[in-house]
Amino acid sequence: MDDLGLLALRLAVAAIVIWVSTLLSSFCSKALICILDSYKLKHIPGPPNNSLLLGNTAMKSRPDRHRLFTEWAHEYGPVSRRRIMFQHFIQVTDPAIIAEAVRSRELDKKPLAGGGINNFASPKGHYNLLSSPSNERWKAVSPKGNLSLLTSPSNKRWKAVRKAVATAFSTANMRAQFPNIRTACAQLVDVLKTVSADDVVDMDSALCRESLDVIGMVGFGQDLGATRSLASSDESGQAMEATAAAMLEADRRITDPLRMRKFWRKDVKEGKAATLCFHGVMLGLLAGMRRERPAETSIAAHLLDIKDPDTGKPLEDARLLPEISILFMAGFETTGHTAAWTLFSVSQNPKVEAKIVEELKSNGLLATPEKSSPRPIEWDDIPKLTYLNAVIKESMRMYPAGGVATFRTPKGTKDVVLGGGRVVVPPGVGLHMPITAVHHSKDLWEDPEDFKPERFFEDGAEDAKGLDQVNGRTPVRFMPFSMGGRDCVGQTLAKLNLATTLAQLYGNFSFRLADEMGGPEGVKAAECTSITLSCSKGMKMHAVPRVPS
Ligand code: HEM
Repeated sequence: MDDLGLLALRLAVAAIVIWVSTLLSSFCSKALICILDSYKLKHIPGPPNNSLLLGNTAMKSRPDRHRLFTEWAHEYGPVSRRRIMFQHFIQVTDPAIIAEAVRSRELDKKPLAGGGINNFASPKGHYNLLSSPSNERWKAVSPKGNLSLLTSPSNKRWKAVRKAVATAFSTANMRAQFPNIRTACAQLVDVLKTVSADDVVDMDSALCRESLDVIGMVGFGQDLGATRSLASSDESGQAMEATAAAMLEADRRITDPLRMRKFWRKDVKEGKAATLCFHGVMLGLLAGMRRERPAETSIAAHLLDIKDPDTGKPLEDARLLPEISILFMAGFETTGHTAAWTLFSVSQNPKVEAKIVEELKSNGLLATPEKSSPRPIEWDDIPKLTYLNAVIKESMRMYPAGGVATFRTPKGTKDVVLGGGRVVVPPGVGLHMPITAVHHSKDLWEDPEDFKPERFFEDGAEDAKGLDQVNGRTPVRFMPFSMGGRDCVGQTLAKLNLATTLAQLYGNFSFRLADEMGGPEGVKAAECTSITLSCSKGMKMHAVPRVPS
């Protein structure tokens, strides 16, 4: 070997040594912090580790992990702990501590799922409304899913985006956009009218499509055609396929942080392609917004008016894209699955369906032999449908689509004390407040596994009774949209869409669970938490017309 070769070899060996020692020192410092945290949290009960190194990491791949959090709450109480590799979590299901935590200025949203979510939302992997912490400079996520140093103060931008989007979802804007919601729902009714009662329809997929179209129309003034493509297999359906496939890929990246490194695998390549296709659909929407200014009441108009706090100029395309994408991601499956869980729950409770029918009939919204198409639903009808609204609440209690949210972590370097010392969260430790476990708590709800919409007619039905007030408010036990400054910004649209869609569906059809679902046991066994809670078999049903044609 000549001198040059020898030098190259030495340099290569030195690079490897530096790389390995950097890895080792990072591993050792993480392990040390983890051991210290273990010591600090040792008094908190929790499930035994599945393995010394990995802790309880195995739970991440369990599709029923929402149920697991509930079981842990029953077994270890309202405050428990677990470890995912080097990361400790404190699980809290006590409503008073949750109420304090979600409003605490010392805690911030934990950017847990950053890589998967951020790379789903844009090719540059920028933070967005859902994934960004509110108050802190944090680390930005590079396109490859690696953590790299922060490039801009995302906190200021988060505040500007949240304010604009919250205004877009105001009641006044939703009222102005109501005809669009009704049109998207009516498209679904029309599609179902073309199907025979003997045919099986995946109502979960159909309702996700409808929710996607609602966001497209209400938010961006564009019909993405996801619902229509159920009837005609035209290309417009690609919006739905692209969004669903990209979300699946995001979930896979969240559960497997090393996924992006497995570039040789076919499913990883397909996932990347799906994400690219989704970005293409979103870029198409963005181009449309730039070409022609959408209605002032739309989300798009509000996004275009945001001034970047760093530059004082409107947000660039690279910053708008993740915000647009995240609205679809956060809004379409959550709403679609919730509607599908409602159809399932009602199909198992004929008395509940009879009461919905009665309510729709008394409001002129039911198909009858005399009038086979009921009158179109109006904005003023929504608050009158009190029973249907209680049914929707009860299905969100039993099947909260975002049921594995909410996470926080100390934003500073000091321990955060909650509940008068009942919980002490050390810096770096995650505080997890799983909504499903709160909604299924035997301490908070009578017969939590029974579907009883009537419970929402009781006085203070949403309150956690018997608990002391926190900051002058009674803590709540019903929180499908989370709480505090990081609650669901799109909940007005979600509630409106659910009530409008379900009223129009039940006004025209009754829904029966298809045999292939294996009855309620089959549905329960297939409950699946990926980013949202759904049934892994879809929700195959027969749509039986109220008035046979
Ligand atoms: C039934 C339907 C829905 C449910 C159950 C739901 C639930 C939730 C929950 C639990 C969170 C908190 C997540 C967390 O803590 O990480 C959240 C946040 C969010 N939701 Fe929804 N959501 C629904 C519909 C929608 C819709 C229709 C949109 C918009 C089109 C939307 C947009 C968002 C956004 C942008 C956030 C992040 C807000 C922030 O962090 O500031 N959601 N949602």
